[in-house]
Amino acid sequence: MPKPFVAILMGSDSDLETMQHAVAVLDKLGIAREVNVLSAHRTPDATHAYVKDADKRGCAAFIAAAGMAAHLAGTVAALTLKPVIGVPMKGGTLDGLDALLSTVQMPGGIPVATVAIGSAGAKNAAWLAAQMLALGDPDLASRLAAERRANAADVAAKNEAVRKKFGN
Ligand SMILES: Nc1c(C(=O)O)ncn1[C@@H]1O[C@H](COP(=O)(O)O)[C@@H](O)[C@H]1O
Repeated sequence: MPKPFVAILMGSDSDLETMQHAVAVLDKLGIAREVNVLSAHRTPDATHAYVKDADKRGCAAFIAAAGMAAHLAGTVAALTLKPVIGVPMKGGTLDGLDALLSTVQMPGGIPVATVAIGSAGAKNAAWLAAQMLALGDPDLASRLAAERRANAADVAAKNEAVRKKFGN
């Protein structure tokens, strides 16, 4: 069995700064990943070849990021039965709203799990991919549970500080 990994694709290297946030989350969790610049519009044959090959090599989930006329995630979803998470990139005249709608409005039967625009979405795409992998990986599930506990402790500490400040 090949080791499962997450494939991160982005339509342009101009998306890389934002998508580094997804890479950072996967790395923190010790999840194997590949990162590629591939465009449904500019490099359609290479996109097709990569998705088919990654699928065979044990890719467990794809994260596809694109801005403006964002067709990359939908194209990837058309080529695989693995889950595809779409990340709309900020930018262009409409600042990401165009990418959000292009990514989320998929025809029935070819879903793209679409997250928020920009770096918040990039991070959540990685967390969501991690949760998908955790379905078959109890160790990873424990690491995710520990992250949730750490988040809760962090918020509780902040709440304590706010309560102190307002004397309640
Ligand atoms: N939407 C797509 C696709 C695609 O959907 O295949 N390929 C590139 N792009 C997007 O075009 C924007 C501008 O790209 P450039 O910065 O290279 O001009 C990027 O956000 C990219 O994701």
